Amino acid sequence: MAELSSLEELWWMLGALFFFHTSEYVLALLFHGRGVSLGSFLISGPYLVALGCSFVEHGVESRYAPWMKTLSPVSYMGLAMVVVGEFMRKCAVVTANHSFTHDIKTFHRPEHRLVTHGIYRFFRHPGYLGFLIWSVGSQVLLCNPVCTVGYTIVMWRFFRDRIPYEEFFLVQFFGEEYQQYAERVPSGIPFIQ
Ligand SMILES: C[S@@+](CC[C@H](N)C(=O)[O-])C[C@H]1O[C@@H](n2cnc3c(N)ncnc32)[C@H](O)[C@@H]1O
Repeated sequence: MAELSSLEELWWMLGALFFFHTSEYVLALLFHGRGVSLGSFLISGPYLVALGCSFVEHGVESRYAPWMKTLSPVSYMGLAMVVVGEFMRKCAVVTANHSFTHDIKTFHRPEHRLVTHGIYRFFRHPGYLGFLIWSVGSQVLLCNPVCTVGYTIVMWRFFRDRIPYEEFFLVQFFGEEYQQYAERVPSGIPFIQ
């Protein structure tokens, strides 16, 4: 297997970022039409800060500890995580179709149906699980130990707070049917019921 240089890791990262954000927006346009906002690129202030940290870490370590950036098996593992996470995320978006919105809906729209088939048979939050694997994988790809740990903690805490909020409304919309679904299918995010 060819060795990945620190520059090649960066190029892979930029490619992964471009594909992820563009495809999120394009799929939102496809399923929800022209009313979709630029927010569907999923680029926020805190996200840019996190991204900045990862590039700073990569730059500093490339400069002062270049050996850390030539761990090709680690980079390839990160790349595999990025591909798996992306695939899982897009499976969720396509399966949930009109029911998948980037914001959490607090009112029941007529086209919003409960989705329990496809990848939702295995996880209640496959889109979040895919995003978690993708984002942590991006840091493994860059061989960034600090950001790998940081991203894992920040993302996990984000989903720990977001999932109960989202599910509160899903129970309002779908009642008993959602409760039974939640009892038999795990969230998908480790240590979150
Ligand atoms: C960003 S999407 C995330 C969906 C899901 N949490 C996931 O990780 O795949 C958020 C929207 O999906 C809706 N949603 C989440 N799970 C759903 C399900 N099983 N069926 C229908 N809609 C769902 C929520 O009501 C919310 O408006």
